[in-house]
Amino acid sequence: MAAVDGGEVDHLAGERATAHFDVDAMKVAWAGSRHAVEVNDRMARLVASDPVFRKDTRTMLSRKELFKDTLKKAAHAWKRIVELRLTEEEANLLRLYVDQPGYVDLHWGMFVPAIKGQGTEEQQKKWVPMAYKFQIIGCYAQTELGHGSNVQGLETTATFDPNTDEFVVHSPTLTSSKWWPGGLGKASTHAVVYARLITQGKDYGIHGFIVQLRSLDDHSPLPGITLGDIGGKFGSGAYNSMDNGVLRFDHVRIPRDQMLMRLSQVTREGKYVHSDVPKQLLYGTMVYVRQTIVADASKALSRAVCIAVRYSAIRKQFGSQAGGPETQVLNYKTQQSRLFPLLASAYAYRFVGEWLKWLYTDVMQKLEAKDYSTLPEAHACTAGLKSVTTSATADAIEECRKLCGGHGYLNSSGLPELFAVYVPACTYEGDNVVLLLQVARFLMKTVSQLASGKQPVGTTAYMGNIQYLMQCKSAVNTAGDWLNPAAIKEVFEARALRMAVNCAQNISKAPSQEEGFSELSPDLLESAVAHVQLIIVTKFFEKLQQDIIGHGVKEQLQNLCNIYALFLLHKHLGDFLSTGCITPKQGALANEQLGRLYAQVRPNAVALVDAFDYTDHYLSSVLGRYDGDVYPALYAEAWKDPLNETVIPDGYQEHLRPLLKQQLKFSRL
Ligand SMILES: CCCCCCCCCCCCCCCC(=O)SCCNC(=O)CCNC(=O)[C@H](O)C(C)(C)COP(=O)(O)OP(=O)(O)OC[C@H]1O[C@@H](n2cnc3c(N)ncnc32)[C@H](O)[C@@H]1OP(=O)(O)O
Ligand SMILES: Cc1cc2nc3c(=O)[nH]c(=O)nc-3n(C[C@H](O)[C@H](O)[C@H](O)COP(=O)(O)OP(=O)(O)OC[C@H]3O[C@@H](n4cnc5c(N)ncnc54)[C@H](O)[C@@H]3O)c2cc1C
Repeated sequence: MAAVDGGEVDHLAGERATAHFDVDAMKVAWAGSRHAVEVNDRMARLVASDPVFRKDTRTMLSRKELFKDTLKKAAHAWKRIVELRLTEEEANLLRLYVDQPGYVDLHWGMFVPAIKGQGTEEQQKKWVPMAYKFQIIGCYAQTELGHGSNVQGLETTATFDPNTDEFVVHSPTLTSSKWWPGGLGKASTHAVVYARLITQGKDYGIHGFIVQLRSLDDHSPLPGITLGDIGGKFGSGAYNSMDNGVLRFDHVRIPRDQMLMRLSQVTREGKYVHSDVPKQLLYGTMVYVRQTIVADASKALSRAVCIAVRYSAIRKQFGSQAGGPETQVLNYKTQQSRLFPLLASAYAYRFVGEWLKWLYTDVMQKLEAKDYSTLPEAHACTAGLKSVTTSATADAIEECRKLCGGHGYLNSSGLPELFAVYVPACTYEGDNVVLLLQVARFLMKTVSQLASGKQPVGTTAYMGNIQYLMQCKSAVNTAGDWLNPAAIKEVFEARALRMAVNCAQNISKAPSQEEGFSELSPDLLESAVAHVQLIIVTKFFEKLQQDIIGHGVKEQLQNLCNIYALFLLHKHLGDFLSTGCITPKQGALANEQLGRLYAQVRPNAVALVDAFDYTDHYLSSVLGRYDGDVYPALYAEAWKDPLNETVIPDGYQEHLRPLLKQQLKFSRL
């Protein structure tokens, strides 16, 4: 550890030398394949080397300047994508590394998927090519001023007029104004609008419609349409690059064929026809996006952790007795116990995100073959994982800020902006509490079906083992026993099942199922979290069963997996004890084992964040620099602040000088 205790600006080189594994092989494990490493690296460097994509002064821009800068970057990114003939995979990565939220996120992330998922083949043929060439820009206009979570409560209407073969889209109340859609405020020309379909005097509930909002000639709003931006949001810079918008319709007419008609249709005569697919497919775009948000969670978390680990290896405080070297803060056990579980979580979310992508693809293939049986599980998994990973990531970014002490609070650390950009992920695409209640509903249904002998499958298959899991007792005897995956899995399964069964039993005592569910909802949330954490732990173990190549890589991942699981066990000890899954002694042994695991991670910590393979441009943090040369960078960054453009500040003559020169004295002085 001599190099670790160095003190030179190349300190991180010493840290890298202590790693016990092949970092390049870990990059492959993290990215998913050698090809993924290569293409990520190429796109990240392409962005980093292009001056248009600079973002070091972003937090100093006014809202208007920031928005214009976002338009410039989006247009430039598109130009590069076309010039270089990038593939879809490369283009997506290029946009990711540009790292500035903007209308393109919603255009590619929701507008195009909504048309692909809910439009007929004919509609896709008409609209998708225009969207792919950016001849139109689209957004996803679902949420209204009065309702976001309760989608069935939306008020915008689309009333069919058989005389003209058109729908009349209208906002009947103030609360029916569309409110929040990203890209709507200033950029979009079109939207997929969710509205109540009314035909032949009957309200058929929410359906999607493609509506043109702005002229393709001069970008002015079309007749009957009022729209704009909803105003500044949390944090400087950050998500303010996005034009979240407001939109009202005053009897706007659209052709009948702009209703997205894959799931249900309205005929020329105005007859409503629903095909034999489940109604829930209307929510398909949300399932798709939630799945991508889980992958984003590992990105955001790994960024924050990379910054905090590198800086903690550079930062020194205390410990210099008799003039000796001070201690790197990364060597403090408290720093390790706060930071290493977050490092482990970043890997855990990466792998569960990979699995969720697979699940989503599998479900889509089944849907194509008209097999809808896995849809409820896809909904529960995407909703639950979106909720758990985004909540934990938002908390973790803030924890990383604190782990960086005072300097973490500077914009130049990159952490305040990352937090401000990331934290709405707990709300958008489904409030995290509302989504966990969906998971709980799925769990209660699964538990109630156990009595009828129906064998649960997929991520609830463990519930089929109810006889054993309701009464088993953990056999852990020593701290080392907690390294056995079977021991960990058993207690996580028992905890999740017992919590779900407890809830189901308590609900059954209520006057009605609905009342019981409402009364028990705080417990149901915890039960849902336990189930989702089990999924994450299980998928990490399954990842370890795969062919993992490279010196020492598997061992590091095993340590991280154990840290992730035992950290959760420690954090939720109350659950494990109150359900009788473990004894207090076993809980203490888990904590003891955690401490040992942290010690094993310590010499590998910097290399483990290097394996994320982030450029300094993407990290945009003086604290997280690859070379660890933090102090000169911090110092230089301060002088870039507009406040330092002049030695004497604006306002001195009007407000400071008169104050300092004042003749008036308080009478009592
Ligand atoms: C470093 C990186 C940083 C990155 C950082 C920058 C990124 C930059 C890009 C950001 C991009 C942001 C983009 C935000 C974009 C929006 O936020 S778009 C708006 C999203 N809105 C929502 O998510 C609303 C949330 N609400 C809902 O999803 C639903 O309405 C609810 C809560 C599920 C309730 O649905 P409901 O139909 O009223 O009620 P419910 O009776 O509960 O459900 C009926 C049945 O449908 C089922 N069901 C419900 N939902 C579904 C579903 N989705 N699928 C299948 N079945 C379902 C239920 O399970 C139930 O089934 P059964 O039990 O009857 O069998
Ligand atoms: C940055 C950002 C971008 C967005 N982008 C888009 C977009 O592009 N398109 C779009 O259509 N929308 C967008 N949205 C809207 C977003 O999807 C909604 O804000 C989100 O779904 C939450 O709905 P809400 O605002 O109605 O919250 P509410 O439901 O009003 O939540 C308020 C509180 O009530 C609680 N609550 C609500 N219902 C229940 C319940 N049944 N049980 C218990 N507690 C409950 C919630 O937990 C929360 O604490 C965006 C939002 C943000 C913040």
